[in-house]
Amino acid sequence: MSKRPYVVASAAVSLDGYLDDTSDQRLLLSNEEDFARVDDVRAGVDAILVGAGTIRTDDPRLLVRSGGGNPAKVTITESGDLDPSARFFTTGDVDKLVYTSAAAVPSARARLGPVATVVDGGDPLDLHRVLADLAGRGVERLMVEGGGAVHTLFLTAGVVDELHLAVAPVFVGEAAAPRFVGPGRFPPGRLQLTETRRIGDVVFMRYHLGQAARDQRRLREAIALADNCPPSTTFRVGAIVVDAHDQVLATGYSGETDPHDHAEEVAIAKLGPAKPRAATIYSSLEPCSARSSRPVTCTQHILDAGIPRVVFAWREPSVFVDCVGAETLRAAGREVRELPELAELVKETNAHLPF
Ligand SMILES: NC(=O)C1=CN([C@@H]2O[C@H](COP(=O)(O)OP(=O)(O)OC[C@H]3O[C@@H](n4cnc5c(N)ncnc54)[C@H](OP(=O)(O)O)[C@@H]3O)[C@@H](O)[C@H]2O)C=CC1
Ligand SMILES: Nc1c(N[C@@H]2O[C@H](COP(=O)(O)O)[C@@H](O)[C@H]2O)[nH]c(=O)[nH]c1=O
Repeated sequence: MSKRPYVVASAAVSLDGYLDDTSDQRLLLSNEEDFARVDDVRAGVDAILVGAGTIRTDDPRLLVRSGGGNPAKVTITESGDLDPSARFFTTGDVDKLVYTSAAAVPSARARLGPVATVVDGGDPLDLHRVLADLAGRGVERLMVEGGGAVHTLFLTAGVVDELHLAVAPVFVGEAAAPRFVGPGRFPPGRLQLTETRRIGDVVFMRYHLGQAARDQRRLREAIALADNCPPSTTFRVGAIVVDAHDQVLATGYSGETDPHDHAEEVAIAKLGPAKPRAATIYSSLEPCSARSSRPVTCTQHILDAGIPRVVFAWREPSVFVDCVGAETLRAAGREVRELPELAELVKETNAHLPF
């Protein structure tokens, strides 16, 4: 499967599941504080995508209001029928990418060529091709802000990693108003709810889907494993190795059998000579790349074991050494995912260290 960005889908909905009403005015479902939250999410991504329908209806700017750098702007359109004077194109000194179906490329280039890069998205437009193209342009995190057709497309294609929903305390009650999603074959089963937050009169909900949900769950387990570590003057770390089907192959924690043990080293040793293809190692801390306790670093153990995927929560702070585990693994072609939102949990287990 080709590489794609990590996708965060974000929407504000009414109590009855609408994104907007049918009036000419854009319906503000978020409150000020919630718009600030959305702004933070925008600031943390490489690109924001909305459908052509949202550009025509809302005329959004899609900029980060709090200042700093703006992400690129992206849209998809089957027709290519977009107005070059829309604020999507006229605001923000950032790349504007328009993905359209092959047949519409010439007319879209003629209309939008001066204000955007028009990209052939296939015939008909192929979402996986669009996402692979974005990844090729350096987009690692993509925020999808709607509208309903686009949320339906992304969710039914199974390419959403996180879903952010803000529920506003209003009813819309108009059958012709746009819904959050239309009918379709959505990811089966229950999504993993990873956060709920009251934001004034709005309720914010965050879900993880698919591999992102499994990563959240396993990394939390690895973090909890570190509670077993004996008292220590160094890092207390937990690690879990799973196979391609998310079955646990081995676990480890710092000091499990000897005070010098590192968590990843213990877990990998339990694998024996087997080189599990398509395995993932979860570690609460970035794998070490320099150590004084033993000659082989955990980064090297991971490379030697042929583990292709590494997920960790906390970048090693420079308490003992300057760690370059993540960079080294990436440079060696391993997939490395960092979930910094779980780092606070790891810090709690390591409160004995002066970081
Ligand atoms: N509350 C909230 O958080 C948000 C609310 N909204 C609201 O949502 C509404 C707009 O939603 P909606 O009308 O569903 O429009 P969308 O923004 O979802 O855009 C739909 C358009 O995207 C293009 N498109 C969709 N699927 C494909 C595909 N497979 N291939 C190529 N192009 C595709 C088409 O463009 P084309 O027609 O050019 O071919 C289609 O008409 C507005 O009322 C807006 O206010 C929007 C975002 C967030
Ligand atoms: N109405 C609404 C949202 N609408 C989204 O915000 C876009 C407007 O962006 P900008 O012009 O940059 O502020 C709009 O086109 C749509 O994608 N988002 C939310 O979180 N909450 C809301 O209530």
